[in-house]
Amino acid sequence: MTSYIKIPSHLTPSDPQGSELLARERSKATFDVNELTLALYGSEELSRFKKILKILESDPILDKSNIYYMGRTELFKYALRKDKRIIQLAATHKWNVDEFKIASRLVDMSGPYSIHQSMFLPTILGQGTEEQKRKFLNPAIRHEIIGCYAQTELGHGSNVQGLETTSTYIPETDEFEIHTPHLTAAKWWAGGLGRTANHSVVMARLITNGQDKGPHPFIVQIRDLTTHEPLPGITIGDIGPKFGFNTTDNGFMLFDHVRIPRFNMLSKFSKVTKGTGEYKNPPNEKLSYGTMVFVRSVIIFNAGLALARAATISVRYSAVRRQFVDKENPMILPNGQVVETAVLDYTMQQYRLFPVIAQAYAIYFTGEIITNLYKQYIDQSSRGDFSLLADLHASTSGLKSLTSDIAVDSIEDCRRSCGGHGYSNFSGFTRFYQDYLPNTTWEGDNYILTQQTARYIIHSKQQSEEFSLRSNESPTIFYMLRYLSNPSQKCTVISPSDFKNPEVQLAIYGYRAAYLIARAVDQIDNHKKSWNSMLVEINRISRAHCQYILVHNFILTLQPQTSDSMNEKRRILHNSPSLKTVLTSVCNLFALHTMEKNLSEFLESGYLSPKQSEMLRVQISESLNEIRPNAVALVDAFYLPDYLLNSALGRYDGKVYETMIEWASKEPLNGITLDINPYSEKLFRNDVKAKI
Ligand SMILES: CCCCCCCC/C=C\CCCCCCCCCCCCCC(=O)SCCNC(=O)CCNC(=O)[C@H](O)C(C)(C)COP(=O)(O)OP(=O)(O)OC[C@H]1O[C@@H](n2cnc3c(N)ncnc32)[C@H](O)[C@@H]1OP(=O)(O)O
Ligand SMILES: Cc1cc2nc3c(=O)[nH]c(=O)nc-3n(C[C@H](O)[C@H](O)[C@H](O)COP(=O)(O)OP(=O)(O)OC[C@H]3O[C@@H](n4cnc5c(N)ncnc54)[C@H](O)[C@@H]3O)c2cc1C
Repeated sequence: MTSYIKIPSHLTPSDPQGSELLARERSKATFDVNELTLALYGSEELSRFKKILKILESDPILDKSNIYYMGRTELFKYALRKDKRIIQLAATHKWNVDEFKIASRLVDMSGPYSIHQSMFLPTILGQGTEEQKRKFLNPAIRHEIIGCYAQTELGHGSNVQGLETTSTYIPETDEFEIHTPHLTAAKWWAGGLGRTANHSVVMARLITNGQDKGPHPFIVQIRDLTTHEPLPGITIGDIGPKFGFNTTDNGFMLFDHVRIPRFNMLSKFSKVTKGTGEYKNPPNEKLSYGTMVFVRSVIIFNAGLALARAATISVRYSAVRRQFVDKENPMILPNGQVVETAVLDYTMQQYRLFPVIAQAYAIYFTGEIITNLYKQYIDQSSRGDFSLLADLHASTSGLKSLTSDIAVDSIEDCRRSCGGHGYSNFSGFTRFYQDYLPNTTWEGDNYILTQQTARYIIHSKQQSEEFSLRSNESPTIFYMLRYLSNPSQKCTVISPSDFKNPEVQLAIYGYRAAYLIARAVDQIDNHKKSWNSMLVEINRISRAHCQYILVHNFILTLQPQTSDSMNEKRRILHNSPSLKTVLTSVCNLFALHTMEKNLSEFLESGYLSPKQSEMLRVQISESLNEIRPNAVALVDAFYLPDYLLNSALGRYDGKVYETMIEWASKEPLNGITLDINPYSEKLFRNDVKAKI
């Protein structure tokens, strides 16, 4: 890349150098970073990760050095090139799906093919018959056809039952006719639709024999495979500039009585019979919503990675950035020189950043558990057993909502913790934050999804017989019986360190969730409160329940397990006392900081007293002290390479200032000739001049 300004090469940052500061931090760690990285990823995934990183870093098409200076059209073209390149590399190196996912994660840019991979393929895989998979899935895996997922409409997104696009069965020709009856039925937002896709999953109301069977998925070819023009009867366009996600062409689409073969209705679960139009019900009505459950589970896992990334940038930068001299405890170099204090040493900065490290670990572990639960569901459902679905839907909905909310808030907190440089694109936060933001909206708006979780729990509580039955089976609501059976219990904490006891933490979280649930049920059942009037409480229930799950899963991960049930990752963790010690501090911080942020609910239930809440704060401060020497090592353990971070502030080597000035010198604005004379007319075109 061209440098437009020559920077005098003899200048270096004042001592101590960033690399020296980070090296000092790393030397303070009480555990082996490589060991923790292995415990997070496992040796197989880590070696794949390293192998793929090497390939991507050295590929000129996947070079990221230019992207901070690009406008939308240029960025979109770059994203298309990089999407194509990953597919070519996947073919050359024979990557499997997991390796493909690692590459996409490292290249880190949504693109025109992203929804093809994240929604189009999984929908056919999850909802298509074997014959349909042969016809659509195989060419789609080879990227011979490119698809998108068109569910949301201009007038409806959250309310899937309210979708207006129709798909009417025509027995005479054995076809469906897809139609957009109103402007509000225009498909809107589908990623990849605007300029790229030639096929789409279209969610449309199935009408057969005059009966409306509600939304179902159909495969529709939307563009000509040779000319790439929209097919007759179909109008398509890009929806225009967005808050972020501008590397993807989100599109709109209108249908004017477009015919598709009956074969194109994805029919693994429900079918329409040839000629008679008879409708065969699915074994569970909501199976056509299956892709959403899958993507929500991925969003939970991704929230952990997003937090790890934000924490890595801000913690490393805070170790390098120095402001003021802390007179009571000055930073002294080995040569005796007193220098400004690293901002990471200010307790306020620690209080802002260390909980983000803790959130990243907590959500990472729950993400793994949910991914496994999803796999278990897929396994069982392939044998016709859908019993896990209701619980999986409830927990993925609430956790998707909670974890993406946490991530969005914390990414912004981390950005702000980097001061002015956090506002520069070179921080690595700008596009990262903008592109992360829609996770709170897509795949179900976060407020709407909490209603799904709370309703499942409230129903369970209302049908108490079924509740006790379900609570034995359900991995997510078993705690409630224990606390509901004895509502006058009190928290046993008598000194701050008692808060470190996992049993105490679980009891506090469990009691608060159970209390909120019981109160809401009382309002609904005995005071006849409407659902709408209870929405704020309902949101609280889902959050309380999901916070319980996060704390519970973190504690579970750290508890000794029988060696049989342990995989390689857990074995590494459990065989290393130093890892367990540091992660226990992280787990405590997560549990206690989250408690403090929601303190009013814990106090209100009467379980925790104001005196205990004072002790809670003392213990949080103690946990921050425990984490301080390990802060940089804890983020290093996430193993997020510079190639992914693309951040001047979060570089592994700490060369923050050298990179800032080098990247600034490449700003193209520095290279253009400008006429700054306010009276010059050169700026105006002749046609404009004629009008003034
Ligand atoms: C080698 C190379 C090959 C390449 C291979 C590449 C591989 C890469 C593979 C994977 C990569 C994955 C990467 C993923 C990345 C993630 C990025 C994501 C990008 C996402 C982009 C965005 C896309 C979208 O946004 S699509 C649109 C999403 N829209 C929504 O989410 C709408 C939200 N609304 C709803 O879901 C529903 O309307 C509702 C749930 C709010 C309400 O539904 P409803 O009205 O129909 O129902 P009720 O509330 O009345 O409930 C009735 C009953 O049903 C239960 N229910 C509801 N939903 C579900 C469900 N989904 N599952 C199960 N059960 C459900 C509900 O609980 C009720 O139950 P009762 O018992 O109470 O009756
Ligand atoms: C970047 C991006 C990419 C997307 N990609 C795709 C895609 O590929 N395919 C696709 O089909 N869709 C896609 N979407 C659409 C997305 O799934 C929807 O925007 C999302 O589901 C929210 O629906 P909505 O826009 O209708 O919001 P609305 O439901 O209109 O929400 C507006 C507000 O009303 C509130 N609200 C609505 N109903 C209730 C209620 N019952 N109770 C309480 N509050 C309520 C919500 O909380 C929200 O605050 C994408 C969206 C974005 C932003």
